[in-house]
Amino acid sequence: MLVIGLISGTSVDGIDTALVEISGTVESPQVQLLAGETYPYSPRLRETILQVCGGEKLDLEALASLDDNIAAEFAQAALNIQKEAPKAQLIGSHGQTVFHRPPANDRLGYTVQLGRGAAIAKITRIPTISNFRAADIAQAGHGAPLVPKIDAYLLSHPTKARCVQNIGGIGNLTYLPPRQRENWQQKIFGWDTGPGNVLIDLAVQFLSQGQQTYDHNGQWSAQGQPCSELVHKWLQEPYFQQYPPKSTGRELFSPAYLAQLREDAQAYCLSDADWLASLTDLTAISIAHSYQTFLPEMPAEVLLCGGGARNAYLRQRLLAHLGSNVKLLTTDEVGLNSDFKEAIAFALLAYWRWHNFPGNLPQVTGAKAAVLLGEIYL
Ligand SMILES: Nc1ncnc2c1ncn2[C@@H]1O[C@H](COP(=O)(O)OP(=O)(O)OP(=O)(O)O)[C@@H](O)[C@H]1O
Ligand SMILES: CC(=O)N[C@H]1[C@@H]2OC[C@@H](O2)[C@@H](O)[C@@H]1O[C@H](C)C(=O)O
Repeated sequence: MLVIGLISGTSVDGIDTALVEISGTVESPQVQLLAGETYPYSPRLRETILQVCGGEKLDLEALASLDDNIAAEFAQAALNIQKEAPKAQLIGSHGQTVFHRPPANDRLGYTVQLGRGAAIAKITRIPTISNFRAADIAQAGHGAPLVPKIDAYLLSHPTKARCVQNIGGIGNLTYLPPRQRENWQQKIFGWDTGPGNVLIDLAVQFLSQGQQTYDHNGQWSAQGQPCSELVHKWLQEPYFQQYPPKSTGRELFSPAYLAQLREDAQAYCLSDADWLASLTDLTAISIAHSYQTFLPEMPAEVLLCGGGARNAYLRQRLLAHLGSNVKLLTTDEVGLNSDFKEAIAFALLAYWRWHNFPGNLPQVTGAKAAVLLGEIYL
């Protein structure tokens, strides 16, 4: 089956689009990436989305327009990716997260992904599945991360324990025990580790007065020295200490949060590069701390994906904190494209929904049951 996966993540940089061929069976799928493209948002649309993510008030008329502008761009991405290729039979569209509230003791979570599937189906004339997180949230789950079940099917190893670490805007991990271990599927874990690139990106934009949006290959931060005292103070953030299941977003790791980290640094007389190195080190140590605190064992291999895998300084700090017993690779090195992994995941989640196969892992999201994910628009 030819399926298109679409997602714009928490970096809000554009629409990751994957055209994949899914063969095999529902419980043993084989996935081949035929084409992958990122279609950047226009600067104006990106700015509006970031303002909404930042809590800016929007009346319902403006919300409706934004929802349909995003849907139109997602539909166009789906049309573009198959210009040279045969027509896809199904689209799985994650949409654009603009709000995410994890569940609390006495209330369900709430999450909003814009770019309504009905409009994408109408424009493309291809059945579209969207709103993947809602059913898990209705089961008292976080609705995130959803990728761990995909990782289990595509990236688990017969004899080695692996972690898959996405470093997007937000970071998330999947822990995969060796497949030969008894009941290995029940021992899979996953959660959001905290900031991926979000704090680094916000800091680079602040320091460059909007001229740069990210620290290319980590070159700027590599010129500085992390301030260990500050990084350890920042690591006391309650989210890093919170026991999984857990999920987070730009609501917590926001421009206001970064402003506080800027203020904290004033007492240490750091250069811009030192502050950036400290934020990069915080990102790395928060990931490693998460492993060391919450996993049953350290993995033999960590497979990186997402744009942060290209940040050489971040990788170096991550390796330093994980320890030399852990081998750091990218998912590309084991055969899965690291830039389009999330888009591929939503193609496969759509395929599973189409075949009535549950997509969530309750032990990861905290949901009361495994459920079918996504709403189908024919
Ligand atoms: N060459 C590079 N050097 C350093 N950082 C990079 C590089 N390329 C991409 N990035 C970082 O990766 C980010 C984009 O990553 P990605 O597309 O994986 O995020 P996302 O999918 O939007 O987020 P999420 O996974 O949280 O939904 C950019 O904002 C930038 O910070
Ligand atoms: C609410 C939301 O959009 N969460 C994203 C975000 O980006 C990374 C991390 O936080 C992850 O939990 C999730 O996305 C991936 C695709 C997931 O659900 O697995």
